[in-house]
Amino acid sequence: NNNCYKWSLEGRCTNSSEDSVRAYCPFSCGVCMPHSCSAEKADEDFCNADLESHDEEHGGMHCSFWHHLPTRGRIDVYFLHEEEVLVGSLEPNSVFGVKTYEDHVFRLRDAGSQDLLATVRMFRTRIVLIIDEDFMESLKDCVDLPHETWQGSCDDWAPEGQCVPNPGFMTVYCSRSCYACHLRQEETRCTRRFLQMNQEPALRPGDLEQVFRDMNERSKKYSTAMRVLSQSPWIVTFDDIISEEEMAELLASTKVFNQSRDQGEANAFGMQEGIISSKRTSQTAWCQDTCKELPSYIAVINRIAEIVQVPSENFESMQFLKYHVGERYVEHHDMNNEKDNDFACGPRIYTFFLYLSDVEEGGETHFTQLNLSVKPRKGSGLLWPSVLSENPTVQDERTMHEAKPVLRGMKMAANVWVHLYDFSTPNHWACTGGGR
Ligand SMILES: O=C(O)CCC(=O)C(=O)O
Ligand SMILES: [Fe+2]
Repeated sequence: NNNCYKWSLEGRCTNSSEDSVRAYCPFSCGVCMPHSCSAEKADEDFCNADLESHDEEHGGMHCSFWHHLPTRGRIDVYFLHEEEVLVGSLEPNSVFGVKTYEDHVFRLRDAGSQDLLATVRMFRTRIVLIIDEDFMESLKDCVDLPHETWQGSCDDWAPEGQCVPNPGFMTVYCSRSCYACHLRQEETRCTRRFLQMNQEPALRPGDLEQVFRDMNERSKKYSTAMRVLSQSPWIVTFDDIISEEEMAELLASTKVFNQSRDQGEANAFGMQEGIISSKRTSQTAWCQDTCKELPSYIAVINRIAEIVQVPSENFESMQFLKYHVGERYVEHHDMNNEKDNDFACGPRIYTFFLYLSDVEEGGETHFTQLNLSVKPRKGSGLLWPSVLSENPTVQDERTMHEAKPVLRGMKMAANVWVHLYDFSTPNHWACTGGGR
């Protein structure tokens, strides 16, 4: 609707009695993420604010891809307010700064032909976009990346529409095909602001202590017994926290186990590849797709969420583990290091470990600094924190642990890792390292 921009300036997007303005004008009302529409894409749904660009299923609007600027010549920058006002020119390799606020819209035109190259809308209060060398650099030399472990092709996947429902992988590997070159850099794509995460941390200083103190009461309806193995740091077990039927359903859904991997080096855009590691000789399977829709999965996750008092958005997907005789995981910590605080999801704050089998001999979870070993018992859970109560961004070094080699029998288990902030949103955007 041609009036959208005008209506948005009149404040009608936020007028609660005028829901239709937001519905018809998602772009002008800032429901969409920042994006632009190059001239050649101007007819696409997401460039035209209308109901068709409204994608309920994925939690709102998806208009999140800026387009690769198809020129390297001088670009004129116009501020768009009723009329276009020229505010500056961007010479190749020059720096041009423009201070801008929420709802400002700019047009970028080729200085010679005056062809429209891009329309850029600012969102959120006081975002300052500096169109400078770094910005232009991020658009330059942008190609789709080869990806060894992936059989598909950007040429097929982008036209099929994968850029929108699968923005993380597609932005990193198919940035050119998805017109997402400016989002390749982790510093741009992975901030809480860009991801529209304004979530509070799950723990404030001191909360962790209280969470464990009240835990017995909360767990009663799910577990036949909570046992406190240590209070400093807190380490507790729960008997019969998961039922036979639930274990059977979960394990039946995960037939394909692979050699366990550790996180390798991240590529230039923040995506890590898993590497086979001698530290971890077990097999791993992630609960994905249909597994995550299973009633038992949902029930177990909600149960853990209530016990630890953290919303399930903060959880990684359940990771199943299988250890044969001789297999183990050497001493490590589940929070990698202080750098985990730089991720939008923050560090892992808890591990809720589920034993899905008994083990005839060996296979204990051993807290190496505490001289404490936990014997696997089918259906039970083991919970420990990775961070300090007084400062939930700091690793609690006392919860270093290892999985002792299985000596007889087989060990089946599962990790549920809980983060300080929402994990699902940044994970969707390939902002959690990718190899986890
Ligand atoms: O298998 C175990 O007992 C512990 C596994 C573990 O520490 C992990 O997967 O991070
Ligand atoms: Fe661990």
